[in-house]
Amino acid sequence: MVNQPQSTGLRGQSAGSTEICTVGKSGSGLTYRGYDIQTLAENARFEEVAYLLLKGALPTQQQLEDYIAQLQRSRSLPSPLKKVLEQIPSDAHPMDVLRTGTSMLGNLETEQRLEEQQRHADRLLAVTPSILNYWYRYSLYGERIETETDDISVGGHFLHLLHGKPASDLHARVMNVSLILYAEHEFNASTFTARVCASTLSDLHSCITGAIGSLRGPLHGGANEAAMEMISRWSTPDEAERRILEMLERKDKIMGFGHAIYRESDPRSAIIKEWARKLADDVGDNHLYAVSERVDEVMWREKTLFPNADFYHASAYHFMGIPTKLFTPIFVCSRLTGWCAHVFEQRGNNRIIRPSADYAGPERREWVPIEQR
Ligand SMILES: CC(=O)SCCNC(=O)CCNC(=O)[C@H](O)C(C)(C)COP(=O)(O)OP(=O)(O)OC[C@H]1O[C@@H](n2cnc3c(N)ncnc32)[C@H](O)[C@@H]1OP(=O)(O)O
Ligand SMILES: O=C([O-])CC(=O)C(=O)O
Repeated sequence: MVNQPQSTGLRGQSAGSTEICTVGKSGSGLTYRGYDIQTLAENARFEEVAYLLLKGALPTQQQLEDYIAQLQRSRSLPSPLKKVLEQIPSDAHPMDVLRTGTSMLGNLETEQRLEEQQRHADRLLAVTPSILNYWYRYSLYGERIETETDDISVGGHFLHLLHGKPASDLHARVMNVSLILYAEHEFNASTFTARVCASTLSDLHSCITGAIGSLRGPLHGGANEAAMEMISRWSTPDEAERRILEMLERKDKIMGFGHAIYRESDPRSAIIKEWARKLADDVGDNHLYAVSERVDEVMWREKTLFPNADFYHASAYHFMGIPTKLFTPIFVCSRLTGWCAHVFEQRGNNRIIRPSADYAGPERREWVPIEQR
């Protein structure tokens, strides 16, 4: 590499307009189609938020009931997809399973016309927990589970498939909040991936498959798993403090902290933190929540860095008995709504996304025949 200027990651540049979401407008705010995240997390069902994002307005009671019933009816997996899932080894990463599952579904239920986009988005929302849990239970225990349940909520349904029994009210409530918090976040890396793909007039499954690949990395959605791996190594807050200071000294990245847009705080963190605390009490946790809080304090004291949406999700999911490698896939089950809404928006006012680059390579030079190199 010759004279490569430091990468800006396109920070601070507008890459288009959107009516779906604002992030960090007043330093820490977050709204979905004008509704504040705190209000949504306190009052809404995730299915209501999905409807808002995908269809543009909050549903009436009847529309919500119809939508929930539609999602409930769309949870079954086609046999060829089950066969593909059964081939994937148990040590695969579940994000790779979702990537393959989404891609395979696109072969079986191909989007043919633009007018079908809503139907395909709703189907993806309904079926993703089935893809994940069918593979998980089959690859680990050899069970071919029934993926249709009576659960009304996506979150309750997810936990039911995972644990083989209906979720407690507390767990279903926390999942509901978590799915709302993760649903949408403007032009983040995975959503931008989906929009770039949509801008070539590609199909919805390709857009979502690409977005899953972008979300997987530890600098984005993968941070909730990385944060869990980190905090689970420490048994006391004092040990956590010592290790974090060592990591900062080595200039390691602390997963679950910092944000590309927010400057003061991530509004999702305080909400999920409170639920993590309630879950810690519920399970009688005697160290993990305290370790998390100490990491939070030290990061603020040493670096003025705050926890992002991923950090307290780690302990919250752990307290609900969710295996760490399913954390980021749950993010997918939620963010699908934001991704699809952005694909629709891109398609509604499209021009192929094709930025320029500042060339930093060598000047023009003479071709050297291979025998002279
Ligand atoms: C749902 C989500 O996707 S939220 C994000 C999840 N990702 C993570 O939690 C991974 C850890 N965090 C990070 O890597 C980063 O904070 C990102 C990727 C989220 C944002 O990256 P950037 O926009 O480049 O960060 P930003 O410009 O604010 O960084 C400022 C400084 O803080 C440092 N910094 C930022 N985050 C962290 C962190 N988590 N740990 C240690 N240092 C950090 C940067 O290295 C940089 O230092 P420098 O100026 O000496 O190079
Ligand atoms: O906005 C971002 O860059 C990352 C993020 O928090 C999200 O996608 O939820």
